[in-house]
Amino acid sequence: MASFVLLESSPTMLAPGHGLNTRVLESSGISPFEVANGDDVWSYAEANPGHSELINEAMACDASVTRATIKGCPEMFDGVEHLVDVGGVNGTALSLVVKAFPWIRCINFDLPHVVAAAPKFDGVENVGGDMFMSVPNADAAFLMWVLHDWDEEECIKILKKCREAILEDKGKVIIVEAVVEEDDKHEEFGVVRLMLDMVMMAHTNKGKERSLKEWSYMFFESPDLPDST
Ligand SMILES: C[S@@+](CC[C@H](N)C(=O)[O-])C[C@H]1O[C@@H](n2cnc3c(N)ncnc32)[C@H](O)[C@@H]1O
Repeated sequence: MASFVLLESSPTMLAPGHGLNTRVLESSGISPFEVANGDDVWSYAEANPGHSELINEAMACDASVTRATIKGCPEMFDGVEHLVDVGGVNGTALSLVVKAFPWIRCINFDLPHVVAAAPKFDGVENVGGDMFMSVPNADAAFLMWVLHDWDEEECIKILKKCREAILEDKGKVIIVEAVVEEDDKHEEFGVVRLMLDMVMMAHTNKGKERSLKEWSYMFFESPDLPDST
């Protein structure tokens, strides 16, 4: 958790909070992060290795979510022998998957500057690239806390690339994300989900946390989806 606190309390990440009002009032499409720091969050990280390291360490420290996913939904990995983690940062999540399911061969896929700084975990191959261009082939693609950084059109582009990458007959795309609801403030973790939504508002161009209705629309009804999705 310390890495997460260090990231979120850094001047780079705190400054966009002061621009939240313009994002809400104007809906300009440019993130408060870009207004405050002159570039979008991922390009800024590429140009500032110290900040990139802070992000990578903060992301790695949410390993408890990966552990909970493995423990709570082990059946998700049934039949999977080759898995690609899209936006997998430094491979920490996959190192836990390999520990739980040692027969799965894993690819940690992220931007080139991110995987260049990734450690080597047994059973995990690091591959750099752009998920909007292509995703390495595997039986299944894993996306955790990635789609919430993007708007619906961008999410669908990423999902189409995942679909192209996985096995035609038994491939799957495993998505781990928060699901917000309108009355979330009354639920135990509701406030946390709403807070995450504000973080997305401050740090990404059009990213957001989504309700079940919004996720369902994206997966099953959006006109941008290919017929077979
Ligand atoms: C919010 S982090 C998700 C981290 C990780 N999946 C987790 O749950 O801890 C999003 C990741 O997406 C990566 N990313 C952003 N744009 C990308 C792109 N075009 N292609 C591949 N990865 C990208 C970032 O570098 C970052 O590591």
